[in-house]
Amino acid sequence: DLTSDRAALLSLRTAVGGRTLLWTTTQQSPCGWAGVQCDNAVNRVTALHLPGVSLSGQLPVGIFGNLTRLRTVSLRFNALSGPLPSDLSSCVDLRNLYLQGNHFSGPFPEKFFSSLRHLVRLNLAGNNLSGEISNDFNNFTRLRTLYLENNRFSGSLPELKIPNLEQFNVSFNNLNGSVPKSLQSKPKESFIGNSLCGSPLEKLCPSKEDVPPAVSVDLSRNRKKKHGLSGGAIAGIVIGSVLGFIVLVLLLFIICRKRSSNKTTVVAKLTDAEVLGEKPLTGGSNGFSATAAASTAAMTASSATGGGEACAPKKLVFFKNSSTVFDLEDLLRASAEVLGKGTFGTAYKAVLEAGMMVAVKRLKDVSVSEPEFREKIEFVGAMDHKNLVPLRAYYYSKEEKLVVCDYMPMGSLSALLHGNKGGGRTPLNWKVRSAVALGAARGIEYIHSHGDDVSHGNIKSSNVLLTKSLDACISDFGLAHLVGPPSTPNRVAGYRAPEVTDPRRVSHKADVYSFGVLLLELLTGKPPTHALLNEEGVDLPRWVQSTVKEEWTSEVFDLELLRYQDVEEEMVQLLQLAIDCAAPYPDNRPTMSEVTSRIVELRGASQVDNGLNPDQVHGLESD
Ligand SMILES: Nc1ncnc2c1ncn2[C@@H]1O[C@H](COP(=O)(O)OP(=O)(O)OP(=O)(O)O)[C@@H](O)[C@H]1O
Repeated sequence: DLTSDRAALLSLRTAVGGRTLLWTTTQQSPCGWAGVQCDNAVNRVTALHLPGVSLSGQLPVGIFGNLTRLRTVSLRFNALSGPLPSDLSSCVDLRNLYLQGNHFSGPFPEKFFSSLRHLVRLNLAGNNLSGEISNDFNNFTRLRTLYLENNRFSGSLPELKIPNLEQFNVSFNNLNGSVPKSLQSKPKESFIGNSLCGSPLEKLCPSKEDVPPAVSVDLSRNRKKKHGLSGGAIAGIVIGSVLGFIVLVLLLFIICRKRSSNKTTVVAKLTDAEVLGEKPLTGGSNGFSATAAASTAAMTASSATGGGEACAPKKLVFFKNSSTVFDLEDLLRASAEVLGKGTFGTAYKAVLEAGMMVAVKRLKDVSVSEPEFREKIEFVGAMDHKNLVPLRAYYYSKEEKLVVCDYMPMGSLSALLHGNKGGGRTPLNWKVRSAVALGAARGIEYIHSHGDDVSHGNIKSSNVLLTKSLDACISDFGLAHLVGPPSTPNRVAGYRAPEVTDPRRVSHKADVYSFGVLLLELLTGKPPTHALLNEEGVDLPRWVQSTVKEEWTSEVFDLELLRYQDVEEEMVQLLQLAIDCAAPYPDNRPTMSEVTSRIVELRGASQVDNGLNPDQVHGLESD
């Protein structure tokens, strides 16, 4: 009954921990616990969805022996090890077993094949399982999916006469022999990485009885070749080695020259300073002071040569909506710390002597001319909205281009959701997440209100920064138009709309797509570059869509969110909006103003504005 189901789940939690530790054990019924589903009619636990939640260790025997009404077990992408639990065979109703991406080892347990006769989907890929893939799989007459790739299965493949088997993969094991007839219609990729032969693989199977004579001759020739190298081969190897050596010497020469020329530039100083890293540093040895020193050098140089007539004077230029409360000298004296490296350069936090904190971005690879730079940055600097990170000033010289904006004390949404080098994840409750979604949407809507050709172009969770009161502000707006194409294009790949081929040619609709991915990230807690997605070779929107289609909507949501059952309807509505935004065809995506009104609507009239205080960021812990 439900009491023994509950006890079994608690033993699971004790044994493998992970984010099951968030379960509120004061609740008598386990049915509200994240990842646990019950069937009210029979009052039993019927599904366990705990993918990618850091479970680790062995599954002790006794857990599945009690959870006998399970139909779905999904413990994919954890760090579970040891043998597959032998009492899985008690779950005779089991339809779906997803254990891929763990460290399970050893052979299939006894009775595995005789008991689990209802299995429809079996995915054990990416473990260390061994033993043979036996004839017993034919017991699973309803099987549609059989994924066993990336394990250590050995021996030959049996004939599998399973009528509805659609998805099949045994690649990258230690299998040998020929591909049986019943599996020859499967794609070649399902078998590669083994010593298998025969169709659909290109490798023919040698057969003792009827090897045609021509083939025997070939084989013997090959064998002969192995004994010694021909003159031609020896000459090839000698020439290859000499060429390789010359290339190596040339490379070393180029690297040495580069190093010695760099030594005289400030860039070298900066690189050293950046290695010093995150600790606040004072004095001339820190990264930012080095930058500023470069700026001063540039300033001196330009005033010495009289500067260009067309160019404005080399000083910190403040935007109209900012008061001039510090100057370049103050920035020079500020203590600074590297916040991180982005596509457009390095960001620093600078603490001015008056205690004021600003973020300074040192832009690299600025590709536009000085007048164009000034015109574009002035345009961006004139923007003023509650949900945009306020720009304060900029600096332009031949050597240095700096942009100064407000420092956002709560950091980025990405750091809160996924943790960063300084700390782990911060539990964010539904109220915070939906407020962040709304704030970010309003920021983007404001940018779009400046015209059809004004888009952000780089919407992602590290560009959504939070104020002390957890208002979301969009950052990095306009920088994409100032710099050359990013040297690391993949950084935004997970957010980029499919139609965008040149990252500088962006559109409102492409921003909407990126925002959709950001919403999915907020809801699932998974970054668009999550290992689970890479393993499955899909992007976040496609993963969510396929999971929703299989009616596992609850598996999509971040476990932390599943605690708030009273807002499930709102969550599902936001999920739908996210999917609409990430539609493959730009014309099918809503506009940003439609997006904001839908978020306002789904959050309900009670939650006007953000109305949060910083303590609510820890809302989950206080529960
Ligand atoms: N104004 C700011 N206040 C606080 N942190 C900031 C500020 N601006 C940037 N950061 C943080 O500094 C780091 C580097 O930011 P940056 O914008 O340079 O790169 P990014 O967002 O990682 O990538 P990209 O350049 O593609 O936007 C990020 O972690 C970002 O969250």
